[in-house]
Amino acid sequence: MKYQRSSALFEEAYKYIPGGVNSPVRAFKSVGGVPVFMKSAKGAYLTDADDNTYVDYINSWGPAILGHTHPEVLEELKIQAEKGFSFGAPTELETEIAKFITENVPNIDQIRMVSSGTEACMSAIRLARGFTGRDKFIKFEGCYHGHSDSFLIKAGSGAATFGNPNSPGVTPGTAKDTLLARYNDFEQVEDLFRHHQGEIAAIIIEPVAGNMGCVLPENNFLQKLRKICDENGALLIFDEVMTGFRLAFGGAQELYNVKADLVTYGKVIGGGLPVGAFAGRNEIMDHLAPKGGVYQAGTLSGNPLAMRAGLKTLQIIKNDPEFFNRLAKTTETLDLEIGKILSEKGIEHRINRKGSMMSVFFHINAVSNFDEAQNANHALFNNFFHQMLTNGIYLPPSGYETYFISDAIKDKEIDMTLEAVRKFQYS
Ligand SMILES: Cc1ncc(COP(=O)(O)O)c(CN[C@@H](CN)CCC(=O)O)c1O
Repeated sequence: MKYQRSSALFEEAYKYIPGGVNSPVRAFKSVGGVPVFMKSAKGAYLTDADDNTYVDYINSWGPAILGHTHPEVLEELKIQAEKGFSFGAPTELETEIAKFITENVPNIDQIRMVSSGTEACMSAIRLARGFTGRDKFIKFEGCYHGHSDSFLIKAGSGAATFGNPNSPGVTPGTAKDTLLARYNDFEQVEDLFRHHQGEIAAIIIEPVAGNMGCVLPENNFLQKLRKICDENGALLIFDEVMTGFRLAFGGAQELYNVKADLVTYGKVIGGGLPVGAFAGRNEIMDHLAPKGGVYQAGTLSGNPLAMRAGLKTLQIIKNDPEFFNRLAKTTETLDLEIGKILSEKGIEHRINRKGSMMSVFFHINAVSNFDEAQNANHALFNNFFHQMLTNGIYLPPSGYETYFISDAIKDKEIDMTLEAVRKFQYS
């Protein structure tokens, strides 16, 4: 692989864009080296500025679940664009996608569209606070809900104390209302409710975590969170920005048969265009402006191009009864075959997988929370990442990310991926 053009583009970008990128993870800081600049994508493949091609396991961090530039989505997007890009007024199309989602996902009556997952999650927290009249909420270490101040918090000193800012610019005043617990540690959640009785508006969780690598809920963790929220009058918020319409059509709510009070979405529901959403039952959503007092707004919320791309993507998925089984089977094959090769090489590893989400941890122990994810061998992952890249396989450039399998990954791409793993040499 040659990267001259990407290197030159990165140098130029660095002059005008902070760190040369519009989102930090793209800069390859975690894995080192120069980020690859992409210029086109089709199906399972990306093409970079030097005309190298890659099998893509990021898929725009989830949206391209059908594969890139799906012809039917592209066709409908062209037709929609001819009608106008954005009106700043209600459109029938917004009702059509809202109806489609609320009729096909359990336990949600209304949905509000926004333009990013961050907006969706920050709005869901505000709505939960407005609905309950309480200030605090619980999040889990290693879960990412976007870059709103309340989420950029790291664990405080004691298990039951509030968090500390995890970024300059986040104030202690904000941090004090965010409580932290370890993923899969129900005792810590019980402690927090005991220490902060009557103060906790909500728990927000990635029902299958993807932002510390793929980490799954264990020992009925989600069911226990549902119960403790009911016992304490707090709302359970599932952040399904990643898992929504990826794990099942009804997302993690369907897969784990756990009803959340609010659910956030993003990524897949925009088909690759900017989108986010939050949804819930009427009793809660009716508190949202302009019907209720909880304010939330957005110039491009419900943008017709994003709605058209998202609705067509969801319709294609819905009309294919084998879609999720096929994705899960592809992911299972990758898991088992990659695992076999790494074992033959004598490389300690753990592969966590759920549906079409998976990640490889170079770790001898199971990875059930962020501490254990941090203890994995990230230097070895970085080496693995670059060798896979050189061999035409584009993995997420961090050991703290899940892979996003698309329906465009077929036997040929699996074989290419396994061939690259076989070539992996480590010292
Ligand atoms: C579960 C979950 N909730 C919320 C968000 C934030 O969504 P955005 O604001 O980036 O659209 C995300 C964003 N995911 C990252 C990938 N780890 C986006 C990639 C990036 O930050 O560039 C998410 O995974």
